[in-house]
Amino acid sequence: MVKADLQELTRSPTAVLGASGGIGQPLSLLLKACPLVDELALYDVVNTPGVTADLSHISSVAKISGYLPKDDGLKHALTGTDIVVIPAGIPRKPGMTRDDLFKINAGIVRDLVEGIAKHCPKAFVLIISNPVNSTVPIAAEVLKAAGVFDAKRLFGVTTLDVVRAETFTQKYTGQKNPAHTKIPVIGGHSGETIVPIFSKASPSFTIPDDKYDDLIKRVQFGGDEVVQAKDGAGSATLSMAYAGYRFAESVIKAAKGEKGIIEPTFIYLPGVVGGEEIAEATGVQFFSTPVELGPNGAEKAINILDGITDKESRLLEACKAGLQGNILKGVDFIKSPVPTK
Ligand SMILES: NC(=O)C1=CN([C@@H]2O[C@H](COP(=O)(O)OP(=O)(O)OC[C@H]3O[C@@H](n4cnc5c(N)ncnc54)[C@H](O)[C@@H]3O)[C@@H](O)[C@H]2O)C=CC1
Ligand SMILES: O=C([O-])CC(=O)C(=O)O
Repeated sequence: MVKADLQELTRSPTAVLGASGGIGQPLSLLLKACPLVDELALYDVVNTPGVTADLSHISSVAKISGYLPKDDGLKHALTGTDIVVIPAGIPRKPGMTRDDLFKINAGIVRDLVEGIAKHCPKAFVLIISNPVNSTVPIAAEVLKAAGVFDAKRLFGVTTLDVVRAETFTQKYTGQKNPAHTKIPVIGGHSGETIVPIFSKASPSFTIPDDKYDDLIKRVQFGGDEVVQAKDGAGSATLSMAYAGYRFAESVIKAAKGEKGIIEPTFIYLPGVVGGEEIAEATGVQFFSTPVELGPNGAEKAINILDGITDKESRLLEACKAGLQGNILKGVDFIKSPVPTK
C-alpha cells in the first residue's frame, strides 16, 4: 500500500498534443530531459515518428512514445496520462491578431479536448493554442458537456507574459537573474487584455514615469515583436517552449506535494476557491490571476486587485472589454455552433 502510494507520487505521465510543431518540439525536448517526467507521449497529425525517434536517444528518465491520428493514436497518447500540454494549432503571421486564429484553432482544440474527456478525464490540461482567451472557454465547455469538468485542472498558459515582464523590467529590478523578480501579469493573453501589475512585484522596484507606458506596451505586444521578426515564419516558439515547460514543471511539482508554488494562469474563476470574488470584481468568468498550485491543481485563486494603482485600474478596464468578447466567442462555439452550411 505504502509502496503504491509512493509510486503514484513519483509518476507524472505527460502528453504533448501538437508535438511536432515549433513549440511542440522544444517543449517535448525540455519535458524529455526533466527528471520529474517518467512517461512522455507525443501526438501530432504529422512527423511524430521522427521527433519521437530523435528524442528517444536522450538518456533521461522519461519513456517516450509517439502517435499519429491513425490506429487510434490520440486514444493511445492520452490513456493513462496525468498532464496534457496542448500547443496544437496554427500560429500568427504579420498583420494577424490572435483572434484571427480562432477559425482554425477552435476546432482543433475542441476535438483534442473531446479526446481528453474520453480517455483521461482527470488529467491536468495546459492550453497553449491561441487565442487562449477563447480556447480555454472552449475546453471548459467541452469538458462540461462530457460531465468531467474540474476547473482546478484546466489552465490557459500565460506564463510567457510573465517571462517577458521579468525580462523587460530587468534594468529596473536590478536582478542578475531576471526571473528572481515575481511579477503578476493578469487578465488574458492578447494585446490589451494582458495586464502587468508592476505595483505588486516582489521584490518591489520603481519604473520611471516616462518609461511606464512603453514597458506596458512591450509586455502586451511582445508576441507581435517576434511575429514581425520572424517575418511570416511563425510566432514565438522557443521562448514559449521555455514558458510552457516552466508552467508544466510547476504543475508537476505541486502535484507531487511541493508547497508554496504560485503561478499566474488563465482559469475558470467560479470553479476555484477564491475565484468567485475575482469574478465579481472583474465581471468575467475566465481570467489569469496568480494561483496557488497543489496536488489537485489550482487550489486557490489569489486576488491581487486590492490596492492596485490608478494606471493599473485603467489597464484592467481596457482588458475587461476585450476579454469578455473573446470568452463569449469560445463559449458560443460549443454551446451554439455556427452551422457549417
Ligand atoms: N499561449 C501562448 O503564450 C502562446 C501560444 N502560441 C500558440 O501556440 C500554437 C502553436 O504554435 P507553433 O508551435 O508555433 O505552431 P506550428 O504550426 O509550428 O505547430 C503546430 C503543430 O500543431 C499540429 N497540429 C495541427 N492540428 C493538429 C491536431 N488536430 N492535432 C494535433 N496536432 C495538430 C501541427 O501539425 C503542428 O505540428 C499557435 O496557436 C500559437 O499561436 C504561441 C506562442 C505563445
Ligand atoms: O504572438 C503570438 O501570436 C504568439 C503568442 O501568443 C505570444 O508570443 O505571446
